Amino acid sequence: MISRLVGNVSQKLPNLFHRVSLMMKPQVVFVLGGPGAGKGTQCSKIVGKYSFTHLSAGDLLREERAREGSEYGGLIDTYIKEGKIVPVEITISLLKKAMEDTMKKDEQKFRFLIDGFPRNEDNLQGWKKAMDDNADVKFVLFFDCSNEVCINRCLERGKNSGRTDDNRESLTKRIQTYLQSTRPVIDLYEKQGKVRTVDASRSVEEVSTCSHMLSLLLLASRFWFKRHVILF
Ligand SMILES: Nc1ccn([C@@H]2O[C@H](COP(=O)(O)OP(=O)(O)OP(=O)(O)O)[C@@H](O)[C@H]2O)c(=O)n1
Ligand SMILES: Nc1nc2c(ncn2[C@@H]2O[C@H](COP(=O)(O)OP(=O)(O)O)[C@@H](O)[C@H]2O)c(=O)[nH]1
Ligand SMILES: [Mg+2]
Repeated sequence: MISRLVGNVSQKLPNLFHRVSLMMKPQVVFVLGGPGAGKGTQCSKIVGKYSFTHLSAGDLLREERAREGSEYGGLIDTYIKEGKIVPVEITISLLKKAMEDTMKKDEQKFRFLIDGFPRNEDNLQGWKKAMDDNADVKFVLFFDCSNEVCINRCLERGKNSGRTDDNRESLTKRIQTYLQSTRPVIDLYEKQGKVRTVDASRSVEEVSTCSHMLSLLLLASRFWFKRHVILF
């Protein structure tokens, strides 16, 4: 009787193991701040030091706009020029795909800096719906500086960036969008105790060596991990 039972279980075990898979759960830092606050610049520096993958929502949208045959290219172009926030269904599908592609290539790349997201309530709700169960948001890295500094940096960047929105007209709208739509998202995370603020008005070097920021990221890159159990 017992040997029959053991026989049955052992026959089923390989099948069971075949159907259970362990996967690292994506660990996310959202990077927010005004246009030109230095999100992209500082993320590139962080990636060089710690084990994070940098995903910029704006870059992903610009790539999608440029992709031949994209059904959303025209819509994205209009939103970017107007400094408005693209509907989240588009942005989240690009982010999700980029995260999945990264982790498929290398399972150890499960720590992400997501720059320029969530930018408004729609972004936030879209993330909750699609990603809340699939990823952990550890904290929000907030690059804080005045609107005047932001505008001047973007105008300076606009001399070489070739970006369609680094001009005074688009910038006025982007600052407005930032104040009206993004600040409330940051305030919401602040209430949850999840915002880590960095003074972004200093030089690139000073910001990138800010010990407060570096210790947060060092901790994050060494100690965060969690495994998902996936049943097929
Ligand atoms: N979640 C996001 C992020 C970006 N964008 C669009 O992409 C533009 C550029 O975003 P980004 O590359 O993040 O610009 P930055 O100069 O880095 O910063 P910002 O507004 O903060 O412009 C935004 O104005 C917006 O039109 C969007 O719709 N939704
Ligand atoms: N003084 C200073 N300038 C910065 C800093 N980070 C970026 N910049 C400059 O500001 C411009 C905008 O930076 P970017 O990283 O594109 O900002 P983002 O719009 O927040 O992604 C760039 O031209 C940078 O040279 C910083 O920490 N200090
Ligand atoms: Mg940027």
